[in-house]
Order: sequence, then C-alpha cells, then structure tokens
Amino acid sequence: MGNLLQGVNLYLIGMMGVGKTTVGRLLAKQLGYGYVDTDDVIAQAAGKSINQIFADEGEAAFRKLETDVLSQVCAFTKLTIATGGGIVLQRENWGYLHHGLIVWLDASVELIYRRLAEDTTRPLLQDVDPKGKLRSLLEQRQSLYAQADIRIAIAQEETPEQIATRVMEAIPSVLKKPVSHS
Ligand SMILES: Nc1ncnc2c1ncn2[C@@H]1O[C@H](COP(=O)(O)OP(=O)(O)OP(=O)(O)O)[C@@H](O)[C@H]1O
Ligand SMILES: O=C(O)C1=C[C@@H](O)[C@@H](O)[C@H](O)C1
Ligand SMILES: [Mg+2]
Repeated sequence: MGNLLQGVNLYLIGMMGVGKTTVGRLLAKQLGYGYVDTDDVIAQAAGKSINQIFADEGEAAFRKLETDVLSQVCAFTKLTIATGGGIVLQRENWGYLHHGLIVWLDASVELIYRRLAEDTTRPLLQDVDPKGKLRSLLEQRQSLYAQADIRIAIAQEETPEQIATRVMEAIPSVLKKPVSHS
C-alpha cells in the first residue's frame, strides 16, 4: 500500500475525540508513512501539556503554534498527520492542508461525549456543560470539516482498524485520474 498516495500527505481532521490520533497511527503503518500528531508536536515544543498552554497563554496563542507546526509539517512528504480538532478554524491552515489529501472523521456528539466523558486533557471540554459545548463546537465547525476530500461517517461500534480500512478503501476514489489524450 506504500505507493497508494505516491507520497502525498494524509491529513485527518474532525472533532476532538473522534479518533484522529488513534486511526492516524494505524493509517501511517498501512501506508508505510511517517506519523505526526500536531497536538503532540506543539506540546513537545512548548514543554507543557495542551491544557497548560491554554491556561498560560490562551487559545489564540495555541492556534498560532498550531499554524506554525502545520506550515512546517506540510513541507515533508509521506506523512499521516493527525491534526487538532480546531485546525479548520484558521483560514490560512487550509492552504497547508490542501497540499495533501484531507479526511474528515465524522461522529455524533453522543459518541464523542461517551468517549471523552472522563477525559480531562481537552481544555475546551472543561465546561459545566461539556455535551452542550461539543454540540456548539460541532455546529460552528461542521461546514469547515465538510471541505475535506473524504468524509468517513463513524457508526457506534466501529473499531479503529475498521475505520482505517474504510479510509484506505475511500482513497482511490478521490485521487486525480491521469488525463487521457487519445
Ligand atoms: N474507534 C474507536 N472505538 C473506541 N474508542 C476509540 C476509537 N477511536 C478512538 N477511541 C478512543 O477515544 C479517545 C479519543 O481518541 P483520539 O485521541 O484518537 O481522538 P482525537 O480525534 O485525536 O482527539 P483530539 O482532537 O482531542 O486530539 C481515546 O481514548 C481513544 O482510545
Ligand atoms: O477541538 C479543539 O479545538 C481541540 C482539539 C484537540 O485536538 C486540541 O488541539 C485542543 O484540545 C483543541
Ligand atoms: Mg488527537
């Protein structure tokens, strides 16, 4: 499968908790690609957790770091990149994302909420009404996520492996076909 994308990067976008990190690792293996998680790169570079960056410097500063990381990552090839859930918010990020193939992992608020109910590592969910927060974030972002090249709608009981398989199966349908001159 190494040459399926011919070196073109694969970007995973979607709401927090939808599985970009989990599925991204599997896809990198299957494609014979390197793996990058923009949240991890930001946390490593800053020397602190995403929660701490939000607390110390605020969301706007985090978004600048996110754009910096994305702009550097997109200079490389043969990468599967799990992005942060809010990467779609900055218009300039789309210029970088469109260097590669963009896959939207789309799941319901109910599914995401169940997964993240006990999670304390997503600063935007540290809210009195985390489910309502997820709903409003999805409403605000849905039309942005929809700009992806591929949408994978995730049902309740799918394993990360099944989702990765569906992404692999969807890729050929969006690759540009060579122009025929006959
Ligand atoms: N298909 C799946 N089935 C069950 N649990 C899953 C699945 N995919 C991911 N998870 C679990 O859901 C949680 C969130 O997954 P993950 O960290 O991959 O999401 P993410 O999209 O990268 O979120 P973020 O945008 O916050 O980085 C993790 O605990 C992960 O183990
Ligand atoms: O959806 C979001 O805005 C976020 C998702 C995470 O991946 C992190 O990038 C951070 O928690 C913000
Ligand atoms: Mg992640």
